[in-house]
Amino acid sequence: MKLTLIGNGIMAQSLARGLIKNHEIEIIGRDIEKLKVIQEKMPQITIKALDDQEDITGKNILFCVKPYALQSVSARLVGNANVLLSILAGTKLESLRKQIKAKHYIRTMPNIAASVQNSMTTITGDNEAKIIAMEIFSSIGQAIWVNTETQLDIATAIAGSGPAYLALVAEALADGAVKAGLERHLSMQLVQGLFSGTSSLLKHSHPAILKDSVMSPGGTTAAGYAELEKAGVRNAMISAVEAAFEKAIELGKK
Ligand SMILES: NC(=O)C1=CN([C@@H]2O[C@H](COP(=O)(O)OP(=O)(O)OC[C@H]3O[C@@H](n4cnc5c(N)ncnc54)[C@H](O)[C@@H]3O)[C@@H](O)[C@H]2O)C=CC1
Ligand SMILES: O=C(O)[C@@H]1CCC=N1
Repeated sequence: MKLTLIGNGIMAQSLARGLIKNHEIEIIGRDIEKLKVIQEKMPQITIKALDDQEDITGKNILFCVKPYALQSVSARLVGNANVLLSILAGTKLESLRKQIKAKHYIRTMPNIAASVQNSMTTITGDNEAKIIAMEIFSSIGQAIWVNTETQLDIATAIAGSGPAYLALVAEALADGAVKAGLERHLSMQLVQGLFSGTSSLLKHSHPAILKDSVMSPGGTTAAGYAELEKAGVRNAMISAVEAAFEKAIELGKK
C-alpha cells in the first residue's frame, strides 16, 4: 500500500522505519534537509517538501505533526485524501474533519516501538476505514480498535506515553545497580534482559501472580518491594496515567 506521512519528526521516522518493510512510503515535511538525512538512512522512501498548496487527493495520509500545528499545516493541504489517519495526541476527529478534506477519518495512537515493528497501537474513527487502518498498524505491531475517542485518549496515556515511563524505570534500576557497585554496561545489559523476560511472562500471567511468585518470604524481593511501596511508586504510576489522560483532553479542546 502507498502511504504518505506528513511530518518529519521522531514519530514520522519511527513509523516509516517500521512500515517500509511492507509499504511504499512517501514523507512530506517542512524541512527538506532533514528529509534528505532521513532518506540516506531509508533509501526506499520518497521525500518531498511541503508545498503551500500540497495536493493530497486520493492519498492515504498518516498525519504526524504536533497537535498545535494542525491548523497551519492543514491550511496548506488541498484536495480530498482517501483516508486521513492522525497520530496527533488529543486532537479530535471533529477538528480533523473541519480542517482537512478526506473520504474517511481515523485517529490512532501508536508508540515509538513502531520503528522496531512492535508498536502497541489503538485506533478509532470511521468504520469504513477500519480494515485499512487495522492492516496498516498490524504490520508494525499490535493494533486494537476502540469505539470511543475517550478510550483512545486513555490509551495515549498508557501505550503512547508509556515507553517514556518504562524508560524511567529502566534507567533508575540500572542506576540502582551502579550505586550498589556494578559496572554500567553490565547493569544496562541486565535491565534489557529483565524487561524482555518480564514482558514475555506478562503475556500469560497476571502481574499480581507474577509478583507473588518472585517474592520469597523474608527475601530480597520483599525488601526491595517495600521500598517501592514506601516511595509511592504505585500511586505515582496511576497519577502519571491520569495526568497524561487529562493533558490529552486539554489538547483536544485547543
Ligand atoms: N513521540 C511519540 O512517542 C509519539 C508522538 N505522537 C504524536 O506524534 C506527533 C509528532 O510528534 P513527534 O514526532 O514526537 O514530534 P516532533 O517534534 O519530533 O515532530 C513534529 C513534526 O511536526 C512538524 N511541524 C510542526 N509544526 C509544523 C508546521 N507549522 N508546518 C509543518 N510541519 C510542522 C515538524 O517539522 C516535525 O516534522 C504529535 O502530534 C504527537 O502527539 C503519537 C504517538 C507517540
Ligand atoms: O507526549 C506526547 O504528547 C506524545 C503523545 C504520546 C507520546 N508522545
